[in-house]
Amino acid sequence: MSRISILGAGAWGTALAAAFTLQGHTVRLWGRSSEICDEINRHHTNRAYLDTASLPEGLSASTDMSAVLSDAETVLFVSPAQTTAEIAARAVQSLPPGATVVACAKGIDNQTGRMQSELIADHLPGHPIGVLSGPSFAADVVRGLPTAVTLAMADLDLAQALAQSLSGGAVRIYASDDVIGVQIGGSLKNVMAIAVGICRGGRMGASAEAALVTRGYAELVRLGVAMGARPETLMGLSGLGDLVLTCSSELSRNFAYGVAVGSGRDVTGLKLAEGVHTVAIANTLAAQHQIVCPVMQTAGEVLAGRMSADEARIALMSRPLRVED
Ligand SMILES: NC(=O)C1=CN([C@@H]2O[C@H](COP(=O)(O)OP(=O)(O)OC[C@H]3O[C@@H](n4cnc5c(N)ncnc54)[C@H](O)[C@@H]3O)[C@@H](O)[C@H]2O)C=CC1
Ligand SMILES: O=C(CO)COP(=O)(O)O
Repeated sequence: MSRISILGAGAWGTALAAAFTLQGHTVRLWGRSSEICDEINRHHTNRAYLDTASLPEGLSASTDMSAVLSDAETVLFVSPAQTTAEIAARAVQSLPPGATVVACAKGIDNQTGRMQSELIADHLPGHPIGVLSGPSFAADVVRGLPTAVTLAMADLDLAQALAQSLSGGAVRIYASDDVIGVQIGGSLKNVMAIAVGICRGGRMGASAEAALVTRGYAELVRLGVAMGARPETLMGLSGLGDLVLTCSSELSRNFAYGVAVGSGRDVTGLKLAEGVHTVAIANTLAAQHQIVCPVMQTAGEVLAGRMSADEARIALMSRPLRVED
């Protein structure tokens, strides 16, 4: 059993902390809000993010990052993707030498185009770095429902050892050494889920949703491979697996965001939808790699307010006919 520190006391950080505590690890959770940390410590709930789900009593939370990190063997970064660089810069003072760092956010830095593992490596050189991704709703994990995800590290032996150590209870972790591939799937599926949500919100029909998932997946694979992912990784849990989950359930915040946009509802105050923050940089990267991504491109236009859902439907349906690939 190991000492695990988790940075980010939102839905996913808290759910992972609960699962690992129940497995017998010593888990410390860092959050910005003293109210939420108090609630976790005293009432064993985190109602703002996880409704009434009960958390194990052994889980402790604190706003003191250096105390949380002091003797950590494994540190999970679980704040929104656009805040990872800022949190890594803060963690540098307190991270114990040799601690393994695992990026759990799903998104591409929209200023630099860097992946989560690259942002962490920039700030915390010399630490072994992993990425954890795959189909996994926090609401499922915190309730102990079966979940399978992928942990990638450049060194497959290290990935296998960590996956073995963190698996247990209802969480099953597969190992991989495709660090880029595992992150591309998690980042781009959020954009596709928004696109499919827009389609649902615009009542365009189940056939259109299936077409968008499939053509969106083709884009995810083309761009992923151009950026260094292995195709088989994109067919796995962190690619196709997460795309299927996120594009088919209104429990997904990205999908729900798309539904709101497609049905003309106000999106103010909706929960975190990482695809909103990744879509523009993903389209920039696609252009740099000369990869044609009409679904992502059109989703970007709708989210930027330059196109309505109906105009997006017409634009996609009137593209020149071509061979399917
Ligand atoms: N919720 C889920 O089911 C899953 C989420 N993820 C990923 O995990 C990442 C985090 O997502 P959630 O925990 O669900 O989000 P959330 O919105 O539930 O929680 C985000 C947490 O980060 C904190 N935060 C926001 N800005 C911050 C900043 N500048 N500095 C420090 N903390 C900050 C918030 O206070 C909150 O505690 C996302 O990239 C998401 O895609 C991955 C798998 C499952
Ligand atoms: O990444 C997730 C499931 O694997 C969570 O999806 P949402 O962020 O869309 O809720």
